[in-house]
Amino acid sequence: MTGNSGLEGVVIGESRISSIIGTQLTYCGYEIDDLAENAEFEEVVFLLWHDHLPNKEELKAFKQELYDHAFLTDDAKNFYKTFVDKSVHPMSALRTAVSLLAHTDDTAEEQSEEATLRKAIRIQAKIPSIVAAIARTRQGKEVIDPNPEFGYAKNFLYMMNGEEPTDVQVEAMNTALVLHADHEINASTFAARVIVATLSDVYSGVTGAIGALKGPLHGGANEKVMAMLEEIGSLENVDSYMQKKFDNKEKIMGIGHRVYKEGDPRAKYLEDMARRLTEENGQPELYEMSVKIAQIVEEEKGLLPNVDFFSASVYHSLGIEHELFTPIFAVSRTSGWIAHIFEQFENNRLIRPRAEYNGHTNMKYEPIENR
Ligand SMILES: CC(=O)SCCNC(=O)CCNC(=O)[C@H](O)C(C)(C)COP(=O)(O)OP(=O)(O)OC[C@H]1O[C@@H](n2cnc3c(N)ncnc32)[C@H](O)[C@@H]1OP(=O)(O)O
Ligand SMILES: O=C([O-])CC(=O)C(=O)O
Repeated sequence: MTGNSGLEGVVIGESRISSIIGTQLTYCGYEIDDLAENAEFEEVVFLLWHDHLPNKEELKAFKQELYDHAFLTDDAKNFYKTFVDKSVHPMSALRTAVSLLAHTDDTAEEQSEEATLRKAIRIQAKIPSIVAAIARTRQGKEVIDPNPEFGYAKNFLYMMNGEEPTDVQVEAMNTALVLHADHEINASTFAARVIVATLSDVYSGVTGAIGALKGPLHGGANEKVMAMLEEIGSLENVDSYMQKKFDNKEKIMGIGHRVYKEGDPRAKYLEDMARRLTEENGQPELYEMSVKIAQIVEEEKGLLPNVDFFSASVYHSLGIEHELFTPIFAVSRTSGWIAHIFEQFENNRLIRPRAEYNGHTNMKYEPIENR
C-alpha cells in the first residue's frame, strides 16, 4: 500500500485488558512493575482472562487445569517428527502444531463461552509442551512430559532442556513470561482479533497470531538481536558494525517502538536479568555489547531498546537455542491473544475497514492475443 500510515495512532476500539500511557504499562489496572516483581505467570494469565487476580483456591484449580492439559499424545509427538527438523523454523512448526490441536478437539467448532474457555485452557496448557517438543525433536532428542511438582515456567524450562532448572533460571523465565503476556493492540493481537471477529475459532485466532508474531518487526526481532550480537562478535567491533548499519540505512533489531518513544518499561527488567545471567554464565561481553549498541543508537537516532533487545541475551544465557526465542514469546503472548479473543467475542462486530482506491480507472478488457 502507498500512503501507508501503518494505522499509527489509530484507536480501533475500547479494551479492559492492557493499557499503555506514556511509559506506563498496566495489565487490568496492575502496573507491570508490580506484576514483574511479584506475580507468577499463571496468576497473570488468570488476571488477563478473568479481570481479577485469582484467590488461593482459584489459582490452585487453574494451575491444576494447566498441568492436566499439558500432555501431548504419542500421535502428536510422532507427527511432529514428520515436519520438524533443522530446516523448518520453530515458529513455522509451532504455527502448524497449534493449528493441528484443533483436529484433536471434538468441540473445536463449538462456539459457546464454555467451549471457548476450554479451548483456551487447552492451548495455553499445551503450548509450552509443544515448543519444548519442537526444540527436542529438532535436536533428535526424546520429548519430555511435564512434572507434576513444577509450575508453568519451571516445567517449560525442564521440558526444553531435560534437566531441573535452578531457581534463578525459573525466576528469569517467569519474569520474561509475565513481561511478554500482553501489550494492547500490537500486530499479532490485532491479527487474532480480526480473525475471530469473523466468528472463527480460538485455534484459528492463535494460529494467525503466531504467524504475525514471527516477523522480525514484531516478536521475531529477539532472534535477530542474537544473530546481530554473534555477527559483531566482540565489544571492539561494535562501533564499526553500527556505522555500517547506519551507512546502509539498515534497522537495528530490538530497538525502537511504534508506541513507546520514551522507552519500553519492560526493557529494564530484561536488561537487569541479562546483566546478571551473562555474568553468571561467563559471557558478560554479550551484555556489554548490547549496552554499547543501545547507547550508540540512542545517540545517533534517539531510539531506545524494546522488549526484544535484552531478552535475546537472557534466553541465550538460559541455554536456549536462538531459533526458539520467538516461540518463547508466543508461549507468553498466547495468554494475551486469548484474553483479547474473549473480549472480542463478548461484544463482536466484524472488523472490516476501507482502503482509498488509487489504482487504474476506466480500463477495458483486452483479449489475450491483443496484449
Ligand atoms: C515486541 C515487539 O514487537 S517490539 C518491536 C520489535 N521490532 C524490532 O525491534 C525491529 C526494529 N524496530 C523497528 O523496525 C521499528 O522501530 C518498529 C517497527 C518496531 C516501530 O516502528 P515505527 O515507530 O513505526 O517506525 P518506522 O519503522 O516507521 O521507522 C521510522 C523511522 O525510524 C527509523 N527506525 C525505526 N526503528 C529503527 C531501528 N530499529 N533502527 C534504525 N532505524 C530505525 C526508520 O528507519 C525510520 O527512519 P526514516 O524516517 O529516516 O525512514
Ligand atoms: O506493542 C507493540 O507494537 C509491540 C510490542 O511491544 C509487543 O507486542 O509486546
